[in-house]
Amino acid sequence: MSGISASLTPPADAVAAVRHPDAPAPGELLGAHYGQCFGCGEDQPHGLHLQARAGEGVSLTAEFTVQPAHQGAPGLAHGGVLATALDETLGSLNWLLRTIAVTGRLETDFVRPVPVGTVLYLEAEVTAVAGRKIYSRAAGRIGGPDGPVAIRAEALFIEVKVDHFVDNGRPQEIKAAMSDPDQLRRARAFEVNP
Ligand SMILES: CCCCCCCCCCCC(=O)SCCNC(=O)CCNC(=O)[C@H](O)C(C)(C)COP(=O)(O)OP(=O)(O)OC[C@H]1O[C@@H](n2cnc3c(N)ncnc32)[C@H](O)[C@@H]1OP(=O)(O)O
Repeated sequence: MSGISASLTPPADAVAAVRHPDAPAPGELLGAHYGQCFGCGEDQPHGLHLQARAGEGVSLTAEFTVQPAHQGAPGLAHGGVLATALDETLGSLNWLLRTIAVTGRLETDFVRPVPVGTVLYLEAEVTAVAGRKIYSRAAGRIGGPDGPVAIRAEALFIEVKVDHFVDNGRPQEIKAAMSDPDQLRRARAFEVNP
């Protein structure tokens, strides 16, 4: 049985999420939001290299292949790695809203074990928005869109300003990111009403 906590239930005044007019078209790859990101970064050798693709409305799909470095038990994916895949997938939804947001709460159900070598196919959608709070859910299936569900999550993301990262990140990485034209381009893609 899945018991979702009260803070993941949208309040009565929550509204439907609105896809940003400049969001990538359905089917388009979103690309990494930061090259060194453990979830999606193409320059992060230890990461998941998860790739997300825009869906209809405020939804998306994503894939990642479980590598030997992602093991917990022999031959099986570590639960924390699977939670990371859900977190990254859910976080990517904010790209479609053009909103910068961080995970406040993430509740995960682990439904079946995920062997190394599995292509995990994830689907996610924003279910509601209330002020700075973005409610979303995701599921991960083994092998493809028709595979059995292995993991599920519900989450609450909180909108933040870009200063959240500048003020809290280690200075050397912030400095490097701010002097990288590719990173600035990615950050600008998130900016709404700058
Ligand atoms: C450049 C592009 C890069 C883009 C980069 C994108 C990176 C994505 C990476 C993947 C996603 C991640 O892993 S992000 C990394 C993991 N997450 C984090 O590090 C976040 C750490 N936490 C924080 O910094 C903070 O707690 C915040 C920002 C989440 C919230 O602090 P705050 O801004 O002061 O907000 P606060 O007033 O407390 O709360 C606002 C509302 O949200 C609710 N709320 C806040 N936290 C929670 C919570 N944990 N559970 C339930 N509800 C919560 C409050 O009750 C309140 O509701 P009400 O009173 O209004 O009703």
